[in-house]
Amino acid sequence: MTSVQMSAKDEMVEQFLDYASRGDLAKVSTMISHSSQLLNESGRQGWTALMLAARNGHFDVIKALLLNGCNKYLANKSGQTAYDIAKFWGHRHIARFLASNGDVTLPGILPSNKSTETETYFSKEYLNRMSDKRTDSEWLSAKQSSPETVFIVFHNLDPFVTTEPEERNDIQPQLKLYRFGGDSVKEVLENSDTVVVFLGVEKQEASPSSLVSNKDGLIAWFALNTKKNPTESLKVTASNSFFLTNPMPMLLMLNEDEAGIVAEARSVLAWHSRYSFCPTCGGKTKVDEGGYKRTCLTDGCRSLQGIHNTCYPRVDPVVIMLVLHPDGNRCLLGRKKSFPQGMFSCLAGFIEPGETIENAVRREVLEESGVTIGPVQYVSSQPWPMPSSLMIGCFAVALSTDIKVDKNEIEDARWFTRQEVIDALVKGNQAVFSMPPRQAIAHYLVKHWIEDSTPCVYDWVSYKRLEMLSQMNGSLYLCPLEATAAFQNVHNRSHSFVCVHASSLWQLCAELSVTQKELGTEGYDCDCGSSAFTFKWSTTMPQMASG
Ligand SMILES: NC(=O)c1ccc[n+]([C@@H]2O[C@H](COP(=O)([O-])OP(=O)(O)OC[C@H]3O[C@@H](n4cnc5c(N)ncnc54)[C@H](O)[C@@H]3O)[C@@H](O)[C@H]2O)c1
Ligand SMILES: [Mg+2]
Ligand SMILES: [Mg+2]
Ligand SMILES: [Mg+2]
Ligand SMILES: [Zn+2]
Repeated sequence: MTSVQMSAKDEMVEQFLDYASRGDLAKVSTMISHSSQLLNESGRQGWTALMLAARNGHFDVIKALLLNGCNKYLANKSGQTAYDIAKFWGHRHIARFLASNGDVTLPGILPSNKSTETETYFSKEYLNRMSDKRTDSEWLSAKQSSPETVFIVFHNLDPFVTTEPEERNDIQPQLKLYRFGGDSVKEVLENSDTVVVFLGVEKQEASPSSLVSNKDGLIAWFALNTKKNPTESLKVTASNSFFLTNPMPMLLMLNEDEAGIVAEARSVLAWHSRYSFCPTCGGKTKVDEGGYKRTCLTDGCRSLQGIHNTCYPRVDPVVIMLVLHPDGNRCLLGRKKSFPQGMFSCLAGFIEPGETIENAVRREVLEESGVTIGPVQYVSSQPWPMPSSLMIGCFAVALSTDIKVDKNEIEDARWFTRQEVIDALVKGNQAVFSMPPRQAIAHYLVKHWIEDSTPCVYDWVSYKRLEMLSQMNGSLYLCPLEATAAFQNVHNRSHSFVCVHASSLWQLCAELSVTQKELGTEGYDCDCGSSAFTFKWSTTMPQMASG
């Protein structure tokens, strides 16, 4: 090929990219019809026509390019695909289109590489509920007298806990459920006022030896609740142990595994304490099925014919939503009078009978803030055992932006910018408002939204490389919240920090062939609750720079 031919082709590519970038659908279509090879050509920094159209929000050009067979998986020199670019620049409808059209399994407004499984506080399943055993009274009573069985005790729904300082002295002492053996709760079990609930068995692989023996090797857990304070009849050996009054916020101090156990136990026990009489006839009831049923004792009661939901524990579904501004860069948060000063949270409300999750989101947002909602996307859920809610966390995209607050329900609602939200998550009381604690799903939703979007192009490359590195290593964990904040600082040229959790620091050092000292790390309490290290980011770091 001569240099004249080269430049003629280059010129044509340049022209094509320019039309795509400016959104000139007619010119783009004409050029494709003459030379379909243009579709995947790239110019400076590896940008294709699709990427440029995605950058500038030209939906019709994108549709035409894809219809003609353009490859949407190509990445530019920064590793961004057209999807990444559309999302980054806030063209969510285009990102959604690029994600949904074809075989990419990206849900509309969810992050591309994250699983949608719940990771919220109170949601961890430490026990296998083994609901089939609830009707096996022989098995249940054998488990109740087995020496391995664990009992946790509540008094008026407050769990009995103990404080145990962690071995690592950089972490605050945590509250732990006090695990009683059968002998220590004998008297409490004999008390007729005590409600007993079978929670499940510890999750484990059944070992061959336990299968051979008569015993199944399963460690069962039961929860007890009493109205009268049972402290005197309990055998307690630990010195610092007590009933944990004031569930909010004290229950948020348990470790994640135990929070999940308390979510189950407290909800079922709260149901027993509220539904001691038959809701159908007002008669007396008895506890059945390992504490998962109350059966009416009145002959002929309608609740005894067929299956009635009045006999089983109740759950109240609540929608809680992060409302996103149509520009993609702000979110709507509100505050109730009862909130601590300066705190704003996601809007929330009970689902009403005969309502879908999506319609409840639209109705509650409209009622409380006057904002109309278009697409709704489920993100994650959280059991909230005060007493028995199921928080259903969603993203909701606003169609209107004027706010009209319903003063009966909330005190204030405002649009907050991405930067204000990052400040609230990272800087605490130096920010313009404060967030609910990390254990609340409102916090999780907001963090999820922030993590999903890196704030500036300058940092994109570094972030992508670190992300790639963390994916290559599987368990290497770079906290995205910290990374987001750190890259803001890079952008502001103040300093450049990268944060890794303590548990994965050694892996990072191995990857870079440096010692921790050479990295110059500093200990840090990450906002996500982990202890972490920061170090100065340097583009000369060998393996990262080669990405
Ligand atoms: N609003 C928030 O910012 C927020 C944030 C996090 C968690 N939550 C929790 O979400 C739940 C629901 O939020 P909300 O209070 O804003 O709901 P909401 O907006 O539906 O308003 C609450 C009112 O709904 C009525 N209601 C209807 N069904 C109810 C039921 N099953 N139980 C109790 N009241 C019922 C009551 O009159 C109550 O005062 C609450 O438990 C709250 O603690 C709220
Ligand atoms: Mg409401
Ligand atoms: Mg509400
Ligand atoms: Mg409501
Ligand atoms: Zn009845």
